[in-house]
Amino acid sequence: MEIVEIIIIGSGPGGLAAAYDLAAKGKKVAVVETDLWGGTCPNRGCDPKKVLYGAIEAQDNLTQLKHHGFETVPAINWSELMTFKETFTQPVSGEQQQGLISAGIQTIKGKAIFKDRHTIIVENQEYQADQIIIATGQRPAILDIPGKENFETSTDFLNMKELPEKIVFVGGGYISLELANIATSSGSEVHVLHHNTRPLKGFDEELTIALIDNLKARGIQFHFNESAESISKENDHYNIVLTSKEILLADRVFCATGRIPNVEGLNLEEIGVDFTHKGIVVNDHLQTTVDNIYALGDCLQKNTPKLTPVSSFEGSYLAKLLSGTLQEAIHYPEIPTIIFSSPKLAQVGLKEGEVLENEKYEQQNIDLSQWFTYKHLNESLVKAKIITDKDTGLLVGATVLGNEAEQLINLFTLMINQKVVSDKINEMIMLYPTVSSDLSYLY
Ligand SMILES: Cc1cc2nc3c(=O)[nH]c(=O)nc-3n(C[C@H](O)[C@H](O)[C@H](O)COP(=O)(O)OP(=O)(O)OC[C@H]3O[C@@H](n4cnc5c(N)ncnc54)[C@H](O)[C@@H]3O)c2cc1C
Ligand SMILES: NC(=O)c1ccc[n+]([C@@H]2O[C@H](COP(=O)([O-])OP(=O)(O)OC[C@H]3O[C@@H](n4cnc5c(N)ncnc54)[C@H](O)[C@@H]3O)[C@@H](O)[C@H]2O)c1
Repeated sequence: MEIVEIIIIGSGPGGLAAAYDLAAKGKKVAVVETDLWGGTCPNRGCDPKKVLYGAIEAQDNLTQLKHHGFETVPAINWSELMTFKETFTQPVSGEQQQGLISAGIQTIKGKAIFKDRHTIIVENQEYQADQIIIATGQRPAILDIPGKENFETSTDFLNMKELPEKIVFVGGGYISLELANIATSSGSEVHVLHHNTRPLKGFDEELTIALIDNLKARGIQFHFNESAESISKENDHYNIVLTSKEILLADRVFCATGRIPNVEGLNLEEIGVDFTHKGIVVNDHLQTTVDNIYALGDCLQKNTPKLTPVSSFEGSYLAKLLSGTLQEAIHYPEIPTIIFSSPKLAQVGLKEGEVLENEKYEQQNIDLSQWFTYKHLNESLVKAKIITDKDTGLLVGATVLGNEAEQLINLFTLMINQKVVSDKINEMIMLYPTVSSDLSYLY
């Protein structure tokens, strides 16, 4: 039996944030990982996706400037792009494990199973700790339909050696729209099936429709009120029967209908940790129903967005709580979110549907396409909705559709969280001409 102060199950961004911060505070920590060190984000999520997306962004910029300085737009070379992506993903697991070891954190390889509230078993070896943090993340949900074994997931997409001629994505959420855009821009024929008429339902409806229209113009074929009823393999392709009984033929079919928490197989029911199909139940201190066991990140039942910076935030919070430097309940700042497609759609704080009836707020709808920042790159689809509290003048929410949406929304996030009033913006001198210097035109 090995004994440490704190065991963390899962080495994703959440688990690692907790591990490093706790070790820095002098705690004896061990991290258990059953798969790749570093978890979803750097191995099969945000980072490889952003490497592929970087090429699409470059191509988009050139497409906008076709006949304005560029005669042609180069095609994406998928295998070269994948080789480039692998220079990022291949070293991740080894480097992440080495980083933990160098920080004095014990690394344990294998699947953790609880024996009791202080003991886990990994590969027949028992480990004991005063406190245990569950940070096991999520995995893709697979629709339970005939032929479901033919489904692939985002992980398979991000490892595709060759670009298929024809691809079907089931689901119209973050993953589907980001990967469908990468595939269509790289030359595939892409179909997206969505079971109602409102994809990206957490985002502003009007700007989502503008995004979908743009993605349609780029070649993605959307099938609304449709899902996959069955999939069968025939020779070198798949037949996908849709809800309407239409049959689509494709070389690969990806299920992107959401993700489910990794909670089964931990023996949680035996030790009294409550969970549902949505994840582990925690209180406002991220404490489970067993008082020495905590949980964080994607595996939580909570309604917080399932994003890398949210998991890391919760990891850092738990490190402060468990090292005694903080006792308060967790308090989240406004959390921004983004779809990395063409163009980007990002938002923070309140959005249109939440303020329409409320006299307290006013909303500006702005077409930014004629602003120099966008016009000099010949970018034609740039829109923003900005919501302000009438009494205080404080920004309370914003949605932006455009190539610079990430920069603008990050600035807005800072302004909302720090309660920056418009006068303060005009007291600053920013680099010109940039997205940041545009802020003074908004006020
Ligand atoms: C395709 C894709 C793109 C994404 N893009 C973005 C993005 O652009 N921006 C963003 O913010 N977020 C993005 N996300 C979400 C982001 O990856 C997750 O929110 C983040 O990784 C969650 O971190 P986590 O630590 O909670 O869990 P994870 O990163 O999932 O880590 C959990 C770890 O626990 C391990 N584990 C599970 N069970 C056990 C066990 N019993 N024993 C030991 N180890 C176990 C797993 O192997 C895994 O390594 C994306 C996700 C996907 C799939
Ligand atoms: N840029 C980012 O930050 C980013 C990128 C990718 C993933 N993520 C994270 O990963 C999570 C999972 O992404 P996701 O795209 O798998 O889930 P999601 O919940 O965003 O989207 C799934 C979509 O599939 C639809 N759907 C469900 N069942 C269906 C069916 N039977 N047929 C057709 N459509 C169906 C849902 O209505 C939903 O719109 C996200 O919620 C997010 O937290 C974040």
